[in-house]
Amino acid sequence: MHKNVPLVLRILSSSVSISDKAGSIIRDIMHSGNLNIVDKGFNDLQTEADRSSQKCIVKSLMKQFPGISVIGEENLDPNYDIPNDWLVTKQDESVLVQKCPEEFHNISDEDVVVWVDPLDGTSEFTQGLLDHVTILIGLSINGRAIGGVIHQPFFNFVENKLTHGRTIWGLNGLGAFGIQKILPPSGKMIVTTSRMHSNDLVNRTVEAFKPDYVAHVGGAGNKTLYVIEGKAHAYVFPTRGCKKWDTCAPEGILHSLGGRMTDILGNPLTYNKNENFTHELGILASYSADEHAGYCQKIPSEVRERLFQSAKNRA
Ligand SMILES: O=P(O)(O)O[C@H]1[C@H](O)[C@@H](O)[C@H](OP(=O)(O)O)[C@@H](O)[C@H]1O
Ligand SMILES: [Mg+2]
Ligand SMILES: [Mg+2]
Ligand SMILES: [Mg+2]
Repeated sequence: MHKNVPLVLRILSSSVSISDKAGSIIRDIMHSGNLNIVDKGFNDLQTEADRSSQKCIVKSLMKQFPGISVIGEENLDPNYDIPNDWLVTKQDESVLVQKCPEEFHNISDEDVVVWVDPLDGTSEFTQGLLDHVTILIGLSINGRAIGGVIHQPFFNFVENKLTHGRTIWGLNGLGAFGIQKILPPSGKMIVTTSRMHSNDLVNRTVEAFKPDYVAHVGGAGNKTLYVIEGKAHAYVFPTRGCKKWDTCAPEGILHSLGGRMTDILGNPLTYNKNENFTHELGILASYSADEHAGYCQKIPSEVRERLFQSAKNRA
């Protein structure tokens, strides 16, 4: 089906449909109240919603694209079954009809790694901060994020009212769909950063931006949406913690909208499956690629030094 459509568009088209189903699974589990929370260690929670969403996403992608690599955040026993209606085979026509950029015409299965964060913002989800929650399905080609899907299961959520959330997707060279880019207010500096993991390094770095306002919110996907929708000029996270599944889809979509995401020092993030999944040198995302270099210069030298040192000690 749709075999003449380039692989990249077929994967994105399936991911849009799959994320919608995963979002309804997350809402159902939230309504059931049975989160069955597991602490993976160091206050790193996992709920039934994380696990079920990942099962739906990974099984559906592997069914349709058995030759690609799919890496999910949650470490699940591979021999799980899922209800029939969790296996999504539908593709979103609005994606299939798009004109695929030339550079992605001849991509083969081996070039592709899909990075899945089945529920980003788990801590916030358990605390009822539902608008921080996103599902992230990131598409990387030969180690580079090129696009993906961000689904917000609780977008415009009203208790006991039917909601389908919001699905955003993007592809470098084509643009992004389901969201309007909004520029942040000129003459001000708004920074978004961690809600949960503040420390001296984070605070000193954020202060170096001389912000008029700091938005402390959860979710790597959610913070990237803050940048895209003009609620922040930059997303600044100068410490390790984010993983490839946290950033692949946000980076792919942000880049498709003229923004930029790198590590805190301005180096490109990479997405090869055989390398460290953690971004040891933090995250810096800007609403405009033109502003990005200037934001990198704001990082205090002692913060750079400490980051380098800690990454080297772990290597
Ligand atoms: O998918 P989860 O585990 O909710 O993803 C986490 C990130 O791994 C973590 O880095 C983020 O921390 P900050 O809030 O400090 O940026 C967290 O919000 C979630 O995105
Ligand atoms: Mg997690
Ligand atoms: Mg995450
Ligand atoms: Mg997660």
